[in-house]
Amino acid sequence: MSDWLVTGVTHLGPDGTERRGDLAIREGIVTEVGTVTDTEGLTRLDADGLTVLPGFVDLHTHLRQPGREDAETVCTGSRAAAAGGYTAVLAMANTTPVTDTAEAAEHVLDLGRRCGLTDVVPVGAVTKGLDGAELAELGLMHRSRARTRVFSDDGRCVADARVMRRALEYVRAFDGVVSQHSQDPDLAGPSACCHEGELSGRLGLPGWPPVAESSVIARDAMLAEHTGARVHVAHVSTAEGLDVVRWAKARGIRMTCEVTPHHLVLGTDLLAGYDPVYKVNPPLRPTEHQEALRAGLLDGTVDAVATDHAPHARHDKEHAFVDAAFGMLGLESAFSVVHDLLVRDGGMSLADLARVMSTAPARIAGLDGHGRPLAPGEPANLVLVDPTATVTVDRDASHSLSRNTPWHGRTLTGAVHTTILRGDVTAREGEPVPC
Ligand SMILES: NC(=O)N[C@@H](CC(=O)O)C(=O)O
Ligand SMILES: [Zn+2]
Ligand SMILES: [Zn+2]
Repeated sequence: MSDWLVTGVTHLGPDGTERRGDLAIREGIVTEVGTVTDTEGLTRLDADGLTVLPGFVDLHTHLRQPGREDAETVCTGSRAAAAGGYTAVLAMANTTPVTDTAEAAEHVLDLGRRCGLTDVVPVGAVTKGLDGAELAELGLMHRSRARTRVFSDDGRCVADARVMRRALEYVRAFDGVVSQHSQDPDLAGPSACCHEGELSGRLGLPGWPPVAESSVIARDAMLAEHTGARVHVAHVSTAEGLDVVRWAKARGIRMTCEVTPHHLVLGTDLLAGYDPVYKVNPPLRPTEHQEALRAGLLDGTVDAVATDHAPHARHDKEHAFVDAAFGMLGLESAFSVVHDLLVRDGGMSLADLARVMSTAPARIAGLDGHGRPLAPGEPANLVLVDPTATVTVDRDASHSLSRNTPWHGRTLTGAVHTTILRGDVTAREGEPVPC
């Protein structure tokens, strides 16, 4: 562990205003902010032109280990996370085997600790084997070393209302949360891969109607009200779905939601060339939905930006559109996309970005030590970003094992420079350190 004197760094005051000063970090803890009086033993880290934010927290990452180590491992995904400014990622349970036992959750936790580049927080499955029928070992996972608090069958919807009700009753006891993949399987079947509308008809792709999302969100809102438990809506993609969340929040229901960078920015028009890199679940939506999601981000209806980083091996992705796997990479590009398209161009501030990429996701996941204000005594889980640097996304330079980024070739303004996890530098100039 190193002790750091971070000099000339821009930081955000409690009111969001930018200030410039120095920062001292000792034994993984921020000890001084603004003016540093005790510099003895500190290694200088020149941060002129950089802004410090709380390290990002991703509520929705697929790391593929165990089972699909050809697409990603906990280690390669952690490297991508560190390069993207993340100090914690929640690793989804749809691995092989599924993370549905205490042992499975501890295994993922230990793989993450062994790598050490980001805090890997296992998400527990809601149901055994993601089969939607029988509850997984929710209590045992929570009482394990993994301290699991976020549960999800992501990739599949917990469609059975009785199962969802019981899961919510269970997690309420320890203030856990169920993150729901809101997709009514009867309204949007497993092969639905295109927003249902004129385009799906023209392209001949199976359609996925917005009501398949909004109707599940509405049902879950009422179950959350009934049980008093917390529900989190994963990857909201529709204006209707977001309207239900807004209504639920106004009613005092404990519902939160996340949106992905790709649903904020990429539209259905990209599907015209049948390039499977744009195949994702839920599907890309028309412009009016992106506009609604962006408005929701600004008015606070959307709590968090989450990547839904979904690596896939070439042999699963490079197929005819209907046969290709669903999913896109996201960890390395999220900050630059959100910064370029929403902070530089869209009326969001860096303080808003810190809220949706760090503070709120850390709170939703119940993570101590992440998403904290920059203050003496707080753990040094930080990211230094360069708001003026430009990056051109190159899929072949990715630290992920997979190459399925929809941002390849785009030049974006705003880059992650240095990531710091409990005082250790985990990425420098955008490159992860060896683990
Ligand atoms: N988002 C995706 O398109 N795919 C995810 C599953 C999911 O998030 O639903 C995956 O695991 O590949
Ligand atoms: Zn999902
Ligand atoms: Zn997912």
